[in-house]
Amino acid sequence: MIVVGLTGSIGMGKSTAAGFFAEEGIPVNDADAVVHDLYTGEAVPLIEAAFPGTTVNGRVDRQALGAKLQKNPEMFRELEAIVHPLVRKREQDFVERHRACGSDLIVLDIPLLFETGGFERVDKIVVVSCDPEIQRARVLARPNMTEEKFKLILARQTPDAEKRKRADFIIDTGHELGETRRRIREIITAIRAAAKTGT
Ligand SMILES: CC(C)(COP(=O)(O)OP(=O)(O)OC[C@H]1O[C@@H](n2cnc3c(N)ncnc32)[C@H](O)[C@@H]1O)[C@@H](O)C(=O)NCCC(=O)NCCS
Ligand SMILES: Nc1ncnc2c1ncn2[C@@H]1O[C@H](COP(=O)(O)OP(=O)(O)OP(=O)(O)O)[C@@H](O)[C@H]1O
Repeated sequence: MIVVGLTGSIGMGKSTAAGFFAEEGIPVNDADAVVHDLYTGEAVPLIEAAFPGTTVNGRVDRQALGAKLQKNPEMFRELEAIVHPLVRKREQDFVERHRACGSDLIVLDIPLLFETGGFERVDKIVVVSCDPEIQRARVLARPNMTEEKFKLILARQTPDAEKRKRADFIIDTGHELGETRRRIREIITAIRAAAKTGT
């Protein structure tokens, strides 16, 4: 089974690309979706204990937690120490489940692939990327997003240029969606062909 790691900086189009892999029939494990799930269950008591007042009615209030982190970015470390092991466990379960059922190719959508060592657990790395001005426009168009927040997140992520250098495949998302879909089909074909020839 080939394990593909899909990553990209904020707003580069990772979730969109992950959706296109899934449409091609490839099982995708979405780390962000796992975090959303954990924030309505397993992680809630741990986060309430570490960051009092950031959970409401049994779920994490992402805006409240985000605001706290924006004021105290050093707290990211504590949050990540709670969340990342739980995310990792879900990822392991996903990989094992698909290995057991004989899948030939799976995608792990991991926003922090380089930052958290995820690159060591994958066979191929796919990076979504585009012109920084397009990225910026996409991100700043999001509700509740500010220049300050954008800068803070960017500072916590491996720079796009380094991601591109370490990629086996790059998806340039600066074009229309159909082009991204076409590129993803091309990448799937190339990865399967390489697996057959053992390269
Ligand atoms: C701080 C939180 C509450 C803000 O939630 P919000 O819904 O506003 O933003 P969202 O999760 O969509 O993230 C926005 C962007 O920031 C990036 N990001 C999120 N967490 C981190 C982090 N710890 N380090 C770097 N980038 C991050 C995301 O990949 C995305 O590009 C949330 O991001 C969070 O709980 N992060 C910690 C968990 C984590 O590390 N997730 C990343 C993948 S496992
Ligand atoms: N060719 C393209 N490929 C991918 N996304 C595109 C493309 N053209 C426009 N977009 C838009 O760019 C935005 C990218 O958002 P998306 O949520 O996929 O990014 P992301 O990298 O997952 O962000 P985050 O890291 O913040 O979760 C979406 O609104 C998407 O529709």
